[in-house]
Amino acid sequence: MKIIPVTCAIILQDGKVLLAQRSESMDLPGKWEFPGGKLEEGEDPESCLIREIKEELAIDIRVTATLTPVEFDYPTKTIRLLPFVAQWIGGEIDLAEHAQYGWYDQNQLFSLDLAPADLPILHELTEKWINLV
Ligand SMILES: Nc1nc2c([nH]c(=O)n2[C@H]2C[C@H](O)[C@@H](COP(=O)(O)OP(=O)(O)OP(=O)(O)O)O2)c(=O)[nH]1
Repeated sequence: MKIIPVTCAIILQDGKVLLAQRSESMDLPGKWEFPGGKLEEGEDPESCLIREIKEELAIDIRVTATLTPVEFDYPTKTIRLLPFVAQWIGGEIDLAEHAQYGWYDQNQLFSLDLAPADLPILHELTEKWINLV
């Protein structure tokens, strides 16, 4: 099966990370995730992420680090999730697709109902939290 590359943004600010909840009209409705989206043909991952965050949250970000990609098999597809740590550099958050978003500290993260592909990213993020936040 084809592996679908998906970028996602770990946006950090004031010791917290932004997570967004997928809406009923999206895949994995109700699941929380790091916002982002699928790579388009010929697009590099960082440009994809900047585009997706602008489309979905209406803000500008700057990438500051990368974390380890995660491959995950869903029943109907396999994705390769490419995580980037990022800074919010401009604009105001205005959700285009997600149901809601929030800022969470290290202790609150694991209480969310996350997309399962994001769990390894969450573990890596909490391990490296002190250095990244
Ligand atoms: N954006 C994002 N998608 C994730 C995460 N974790 C996870 O399993 N996914 C899944 C959900 C979707 O099946 C797929 C990404 O699709 P998407 O719907 O966000 O991408 P897109 O905006 O380009 O979608 P579309 O053009 O097909 O509507 O990856 C995550 O942290 N962020």
